[in-house]
Amino acid sequence: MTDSITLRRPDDWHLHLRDGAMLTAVTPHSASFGRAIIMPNLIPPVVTGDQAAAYRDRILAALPEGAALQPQMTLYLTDTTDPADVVAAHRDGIIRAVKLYPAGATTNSASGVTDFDRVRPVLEAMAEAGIPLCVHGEVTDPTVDIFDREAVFIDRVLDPIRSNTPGLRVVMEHITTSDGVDYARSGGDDLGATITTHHLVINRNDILAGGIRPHNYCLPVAKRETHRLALREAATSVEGRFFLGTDSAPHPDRAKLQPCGCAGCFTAPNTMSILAHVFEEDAALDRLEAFASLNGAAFYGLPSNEDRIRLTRRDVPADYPATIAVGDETVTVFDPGFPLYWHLEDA
Ligand SMILES: NC(=O)N[C@@H](CC(=O)O)C(=O)O
Ligand SMILES: [Zn+2]
Ligand SMILES: [Zn+2]
Repeated sequence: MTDSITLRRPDDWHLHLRDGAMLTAVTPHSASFGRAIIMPNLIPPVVTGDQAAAYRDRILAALPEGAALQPQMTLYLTDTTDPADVVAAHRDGIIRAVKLYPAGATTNSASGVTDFDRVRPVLEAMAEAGIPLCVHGEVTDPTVDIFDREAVFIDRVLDPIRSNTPGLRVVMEHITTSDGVDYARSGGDDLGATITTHHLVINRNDILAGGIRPHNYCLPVAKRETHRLALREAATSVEGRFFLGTDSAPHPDRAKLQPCGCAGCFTAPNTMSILAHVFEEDAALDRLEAFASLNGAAFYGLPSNEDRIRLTRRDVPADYPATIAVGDETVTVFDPGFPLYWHLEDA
């Protein structure tokens, strides 16, 4: 049995680091990734190049000495985003991508896009400048069942945007369905898709069967088992269009354990151990590097990281904390439901 693997340093192409005390507490847990696309859904959101530059400085200040992480900033697209500011922030190396949240689709998305026609000039400028659009792909129409919102978004919103904006590079963020996998496969080199760690592990039973488990509640919500298996097949396929975006999304337990709890799984601390377990289970350990370290960089037109990390399979499970402290609050670390024998060596 393989008991040690090395890979090029992985990147996380979808990460929430938050701000303030939460930023200070969670950022070190992502320090051994190479690059990470930083989500802009702060309160208030990161909407201008100046705000993105200031946020990047706060992230860098929260990183431990010697950390590998290089934050890749994004702007939060709103109905009033100025195309010139987006293009200038990209040209000046401040941002790597722009994030589209349909208004009301997920955590802190109230300022998101309400009318896709209004952002057409921004999307056209992005296509022209080669700036990728990262998309939270769920419709917000209350008449659409929450388990169907990704598939309906693809038909009603994503496909029309892509047809109307030739050349726009799009990342389908955190896909959760076989519909997402199929649609990603229908595109060319201009279409990619991130897959989270937790959506490779849980299905909707893990949220709802045998008692409600708020720590497994995220958006898009985990779907039925056939969809999870489609994501596993895609992630382990080596196809360049699929790559890791953990969507590690910490919330204080106080905010998750509520009659109306918020969405997000905090996977930064144990992601690489979980992924090694998942890929080993699918006899695909040799494909973990493509998913976690190569495909995303290639999509973003960046070189893969030169240095490497090592994962070692030991007899004793890795000892991850169940929670981390943020001031006098706690944030629960995602529990995959199985022991993690793959240890990430000091990286
Ligand atoms: N994924 C989540 O469930 N939550 C994310 C937002 C998002 O990525 O949609 C968050 O910011 O908490
Ligand atoms: Zn999202
Ligand atoms: Zn997210």
